[in-house]
Amino acid sequence: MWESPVDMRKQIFCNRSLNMKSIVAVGFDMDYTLAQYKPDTFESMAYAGTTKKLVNNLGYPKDLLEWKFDWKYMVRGLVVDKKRGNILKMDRHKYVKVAYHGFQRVSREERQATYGFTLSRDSYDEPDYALIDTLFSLAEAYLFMQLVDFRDQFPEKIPSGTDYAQMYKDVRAAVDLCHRDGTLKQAVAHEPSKYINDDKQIVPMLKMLRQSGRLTFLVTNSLWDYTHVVMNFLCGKSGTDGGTPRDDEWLSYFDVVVTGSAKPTFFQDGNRSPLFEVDISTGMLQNTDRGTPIGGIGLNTPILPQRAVKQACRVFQGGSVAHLHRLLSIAAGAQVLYVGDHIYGDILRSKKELGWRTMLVVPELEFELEMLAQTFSIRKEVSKLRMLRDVLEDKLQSLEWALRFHNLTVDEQHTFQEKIEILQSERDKIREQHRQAQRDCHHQFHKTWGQLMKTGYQNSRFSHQVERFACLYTSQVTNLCYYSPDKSYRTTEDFMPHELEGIGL
Ligand SMILES: Nc1nc2c(ncn2[C@@H]2O[C@H](COP(=O)(O)O)[C@@H](O)[C@H]2O)c(=O)[nH]1
Ligand SMILES: [Mg+2]
Repeated sequence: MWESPVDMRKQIFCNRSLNMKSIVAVGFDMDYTLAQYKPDTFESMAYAGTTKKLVNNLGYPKDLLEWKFDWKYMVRGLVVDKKRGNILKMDRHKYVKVAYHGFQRVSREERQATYGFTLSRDSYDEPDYALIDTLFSLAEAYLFMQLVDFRDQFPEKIPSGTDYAQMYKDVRAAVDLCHRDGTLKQAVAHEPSKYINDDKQIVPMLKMLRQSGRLTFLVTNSLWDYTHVVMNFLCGKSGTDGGTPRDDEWLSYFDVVVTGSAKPTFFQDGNRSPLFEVDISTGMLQNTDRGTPIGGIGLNTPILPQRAVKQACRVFQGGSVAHLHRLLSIAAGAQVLYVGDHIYGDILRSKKELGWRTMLVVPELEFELEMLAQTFSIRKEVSKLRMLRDVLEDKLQSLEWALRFHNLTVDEQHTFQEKIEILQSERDKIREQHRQAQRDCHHQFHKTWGQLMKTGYQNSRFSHQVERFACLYTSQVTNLCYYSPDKSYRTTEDFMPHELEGIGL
């Protein structure tokens, strides 16, 4: 039975109410959703593969091969300023609150001059900026910042004519190649347990959803051969490494599997990508017409839809969401819940364009929740200091106004001036205490970037996106096991600032 209350770190949080009873099909992304990669091994391997390609293929010096990767340094939600070689953390209004050039902190004055006091507001999007919005991007952001520092120190060692933006392009191209040429996937296939967390609850979770009558599907950008490796590791009998033969048992937990889906284009209206059926015994692709197999020339290929015959999971490559809806007989987008890790690739388009309900997996949330509990008193203190600072500022401004515009006697002017000076020094003291306490608090979450979901005391750009696009969010996909598959998830009450007055929040 399901425990209540659920351990805080395993809870599913709700931005938009969702009654699971109206969900007909539950879909999953694979990489970083069902398969949680171990950043210390997987991202380190991506980092090493990328540096090798920069040296061997793109003319960067051998020094790079000596560099080390700190996999804890970068966090999701940061934005790379490709032209300036900076990395930024911003709040939900897109105000840049923390900036680093390489690994050097940019001073407040410089940050405001560059990003604050400009005539037009920047959107901080591609092509000049890159969002670090998946855990796959942490290594490339780190390497880019190392290159920025290196170029500043030894410009002669960088291939001539390479500015920061070109360096970013080179890093991106090298990372991309690592994902495509087998650098990463062959190593994972050889020893999945070294790179992927073994989550024993995935199978029970899928079984529970299917028992509840839900259809289940997988839509991943990974191709069939790799998907088969990873899913075998996560759901197979063996659950082990390389040498163990793979079997098809994991497919029995899904109705449809779409590999090589090319999300987010997969979700786009009018996407005409052809759908191929994967012959799982050979990995060969077979043409289909909206999921119905098409007979090859001169071959005796069955042309009846396989679903007409009692058929277990079918595996496809490519296609579009229209194909998926047809295969699952989905009548309305709101009948689908899709669980993914990538705000842009998995969540934003599927929700905006199709009305799918969404759940975002945020593994960082577990630590964030632990820290929220640990920093409870310091956060209360920060909030008290902020209120006190605001009260002092109001008093001060009122006295300053009076001194300038009221007809005061000379004695009164003296008294007001004295009061102002006392208040000013008190306000400065409190302001500094507030800044320091806030800094200390953030520092406990992450020594460079602070709390993932906050920038200063405002929601960070990342948490703002989570709030806007994910109906539900949670630390691990298998947290679904802790709730009934018929649960009605409800949001907490909304509060406008005026409603918070007087209730001590
Ligand atoms: N060619 C590239 N592939 C990439 C890159 N970053 C990640 N990936 C691959 O995408 C899929 C993600 O699958 P999903 O299950 O989350 O949809 C996986 O195969 C990654 O290796 C990249 O920069 N270039
Ligand atoms: Mg993913």
